[in-house]
Formats: sequence, structure tokens, C-alpha cells
Amino acid sequence: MNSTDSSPNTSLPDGRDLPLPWHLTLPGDLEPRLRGQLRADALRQLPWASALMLLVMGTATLVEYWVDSSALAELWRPRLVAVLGIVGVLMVAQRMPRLTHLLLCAAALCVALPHIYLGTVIDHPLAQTYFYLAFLAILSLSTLYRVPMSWALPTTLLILAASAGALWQFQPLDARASAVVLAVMACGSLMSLTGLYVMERLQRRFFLSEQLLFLHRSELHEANQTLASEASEDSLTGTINRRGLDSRLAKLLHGMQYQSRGAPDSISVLIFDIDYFKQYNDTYGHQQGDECLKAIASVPKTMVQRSTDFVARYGGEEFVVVLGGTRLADALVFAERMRARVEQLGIPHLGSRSNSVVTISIGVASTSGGAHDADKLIQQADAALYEAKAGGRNCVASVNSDGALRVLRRSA
Ligand SMILES: Nc1nc2c(ncn2[C@@H]2O[C@H](COP(=O)(O)OP(=O)(O)OP(=O)(O)O)[C@@H](O)[C@H]2O)c(=O)[nH]1
Repeated sequence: MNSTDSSPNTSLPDGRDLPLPWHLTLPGDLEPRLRGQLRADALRQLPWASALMLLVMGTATLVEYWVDSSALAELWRPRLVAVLGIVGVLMVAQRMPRLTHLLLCAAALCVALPHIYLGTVIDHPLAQTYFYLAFLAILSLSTLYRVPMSWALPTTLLILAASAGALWQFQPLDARASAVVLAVMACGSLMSLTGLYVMERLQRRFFLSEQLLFLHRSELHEANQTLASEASEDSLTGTINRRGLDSRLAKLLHGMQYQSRGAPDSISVLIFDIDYFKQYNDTYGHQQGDECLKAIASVPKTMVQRSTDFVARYGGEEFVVVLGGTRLADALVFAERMRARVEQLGIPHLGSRSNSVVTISIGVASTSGGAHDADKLIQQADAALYEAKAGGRNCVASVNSDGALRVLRRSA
């Protein structure tokens, strides 16, 4: 066997296994969910991003004023448009979160277009820096606003086209300076968009991994639940097995003792055993014995009603019925009814020394009779069962509150 055969199973898919197309669109409802998440992220960052953009424009105004104070008279109006655009987007986006990405692109355009206009019409020593401020708007899409590629690309192309158009049409700069400005803007935009694409790809893979993890976790949870229920079920009779009995009874008693919400105020335990079952097996065979066990177990299973009630196979042909919220007197009524129903099944039992049909003997104990832990309850119910066997079988016996054993006489 080679070394890879013994390696642990690593076939669980992760985000990297899933093919992501070049356009990065996720399948099914994952895309709208991711978009919602991206919008929420962008919305959270928007106040800081807006503040930063305003700071940049404020600084630019100061520098421009310092270089040529007379230019302020011409440039304050377009710049006010840019400021109002940013503040407007900030306010509207909070009210219309679904439009966040569109509004962020609008904010970038609100910054870029007035600066392209300024670069075109204002005669200022720093004229070409207005185009660089338009480029900052492009940069803000991928760095500050973090809009998806599908929004950033057309907005970037629009700003680049507007810049190129303005430089071509109005020629505010000489041809060489225009070429430099456009080349810087185009190269910077390419780098910014490439970075955004790579980031978005990573972000989407991370999102996919998260979704897969969530899926695996739910599958694991379901599998665990199935395992837990299978592990605590008796495969022959469908009742709870000994392990399940121990844990459920302990949980019920714990709840009762600490008066948890919904916990019963008393618990009764019935142990019953098929009379002369060895002889039944000897007479009818082990397989028929199994069928008999199933039929007998189905009687209490159909009788228990509360969520705190359950039937468990204690071992061999012995079963336990736990009745939450049932005091001894009511448990005895339940036990007698169960005994009668089993007898009424009329399963022939030629090997029985006490009856012609299969019967059961039942021992009953209750917390209202003084036993407050699982061992004590089972022990008392077992002692009562022994008493019922000794008392002639096909009957019910109990441990009373004073600890005395008592066999109930059957009604004729
Ligand atoms: N068919 C079948 N028999 C089982 C199973 N588990 C235990 N038994 C049988 O149940 C019988 C129990 O016999 P005993 O403990 O002597 O009790 P009994 O014959 O019922 O006698 P009393 O309880 O005194 O009435 C044994 O013969 C076991 O083989 C099972 O899963 N299937």
C-alpha cells in the first residue's frame, strides 16, 4: 500500500475547489446574497470614505488657493457640486441601501466630472491636477468605496472617456501633457481595477468557503442527530435502549430536582417482564420470540403520550416505562391497563404455567414514593417486579411511600 492510501480523506470540498468564472458571478441565490453582504460592507465604510474624499478636496482647494488665490472664484462652484454629491450619496444611501453601489458610482462621478470640467475651462498653473483628482475618484471606487467590478469598470471607463473627450475637444493642455495625463489615468485605472478584480475574487472565494462550511456544519449536525438517535434505539423493538434510558431518566430527574421549566414534578418507573418467556422461546423458537417481544413492546409505545414519557428495553425481555409528571396512583392505573392490553393481545403461550396467552408482570415505583435517583427508582421497581412474579405473575406490584411492597389484585 502506498503512502497516499493511508492519508486521511481530504475530499471535502472547500472554496478553492469550486470553479469561479472570469466574470466572478456566483451560482443561484449566492450572487444576490453576496451582493447584499457587499452592499452592507460598503454602507458601513461610506461615512469614512466620504470624509476622506472631502478631506482630499479640502486640501486640494487650500493648495490651489496658495498657488493662485484668484482661481478660487472660478473653482468653488464645481467643487461645491462635488461636495454636495458626496454628502447627498451619504444621506440617500442610508435610506436606500439597495442602491448603494449605484450611489457610490454616482459619488465618484460627482467628484470626477466637475474636476474634468475644471481642468478644461480654468486657466490655473495646476490645471492638470484637476484630471488627477478625477483619477482619484476612479481610485476611490476600488479602495474607499469597494464597489464590485461590475460597477467599477463601466464607471471607470466613463470617467476615462470623459477625460479623453474633454482633453481632445477643448485642448486645455498641449498634446504631450494631455498624453501624459491620459496615460497616468489609464495606467492607474488599470492597476486599480486589477487590484479590485483580485480582491473581489478572493472575497468571493472566501464567501463560497463560508457557505460550504455552513453547509458541512448543518450536514454534520444532522448526521450527529441521526447517529445519536440510532445509538440510543433498540433495533428489534424500536424502543429506547439501555444507554438512552440512563441518560433520559437522569435528565428528567435532574430537571425535577432543580425545578427546571417544563420538568415534571414527579416521575414513575414501571419495569415489566414477559412471563415464562424462556418457555415461549423453547416452544415457538427464538424468531417467534422476537416477534412476540415486538408485539409486547408496541403496547406501552402506543400508550405513552407526554413528551416526558418513554419506553425502553432494559435488557432481554425486560422493559421500562418512564412516566413523567405521573404519581404512583396514576402509574398503577397505567400499569394495570397495560397488563390487561397485553393479555388481550391473545398471543398463544402453550409453555406458560399461569395462562394460555402471553402475559407480563409489572413492578412500579415512583418519586412520590420517596426514591429520588435513577438507581433507587429502578431498584424499587425491580423489587416490585420480583414481588409480582412471586405473587403469581400477570399482575402489578408496587413500592408504596412507606417502602412496603404491595401486589395489586386483578379485577376479575
Ligand atoms: N427471542 C428472544 N428471546 C430473548 C431475547 N432476549 C432475551 N431472551 C430470552 O428471554 C428469556 C428470559 O428467561 P428468564 O429470565 O428465565 O425469564 P422467564 O422465562 O420469562 O421467566 P419469568 O420471568 O420468571 O416469568 C431467556 O430464555 C432469553 O433467551 C431476545 O431478544 N429475543
